[in-house]
Amino acid sequence: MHPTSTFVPSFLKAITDNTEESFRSIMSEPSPGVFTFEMLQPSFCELLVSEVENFEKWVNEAKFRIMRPNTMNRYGAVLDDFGLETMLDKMMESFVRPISKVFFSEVGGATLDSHHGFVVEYGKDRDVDLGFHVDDSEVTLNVCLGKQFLGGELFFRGTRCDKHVNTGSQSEEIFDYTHAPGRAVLHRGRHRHGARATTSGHRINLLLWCRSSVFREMKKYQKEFSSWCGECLREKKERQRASLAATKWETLVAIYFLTVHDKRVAEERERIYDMTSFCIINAGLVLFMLMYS
Ligand SMILES: O=C(O)CCC(=O)C(=O)O
Ligand SMILES: [Fe+2]
Repeated sequence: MHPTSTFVPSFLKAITDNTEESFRSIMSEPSPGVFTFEMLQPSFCELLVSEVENFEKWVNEAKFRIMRPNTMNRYGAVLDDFGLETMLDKMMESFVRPISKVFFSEVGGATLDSHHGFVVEYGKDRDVDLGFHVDDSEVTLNVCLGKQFLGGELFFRGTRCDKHVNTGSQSEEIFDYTHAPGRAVLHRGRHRHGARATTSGHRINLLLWCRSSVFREMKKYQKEFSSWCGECLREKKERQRASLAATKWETLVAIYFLTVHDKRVAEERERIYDMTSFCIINAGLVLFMLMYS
């Protein structure tokens, strides 16, 4: 991989500067946790597409059966299987990991150490759409390679852990993204998504599912994931709200009892004062009468 012929200059500069500001300067985050930016040179996209077409031609002629990218796509190919593994490893290590370290550290973004790289293809005689799913990855890079097409939007519905994968979405989690050749989308693998029908033309996208063995090991010992699961976070906030409300009630009850108690003490004190002054006055009167009778 030759960086200057693979990546657009703005992307290369941001990677060289390697700061959050430099990444943010080339990216937009149209929905929380979904980052999009210009990434691949048009000539590199064409080269990769023609390589995939060559591979498919060879597979068809040789009547080979090849591994499809995942359980959902019937078309496309695993790039690692035809010599691109080293190139994709480099892409993950030097280009995806520095960005993920900044934006996805809570899901092992800094420790991505393996990948599954493939292309998906949609259009006539190919897949039409892709159902709602989560990826087997910590961070997913999805770059459109072309060619010309209509439709094929990615729809996102919030990030979820295993336990909450089928829960509903909050309105702020609903987001649609329209692919454009050369442009990348970077998101957590657990960010639920799917692709709408490619209604005409031919769409080819490069997918790099990046994984972190460290994160996967640590995850086994954790019970809640409020740092990245939208539903764990919602439940945590709800628990905090309920406990705050309970504390407020307890405080109010305490104040009430203290006030009533104080009032009773004051009343009792007043009664004793009254009695004492009554006795003193009466005793004085009796003494007076005795003295002058
Ligand atoms: O078609 C797309 O752009 C999405 C593909 C995808 O989500 C996947 O292969 O995991
Ligand atoms: Fe996916």
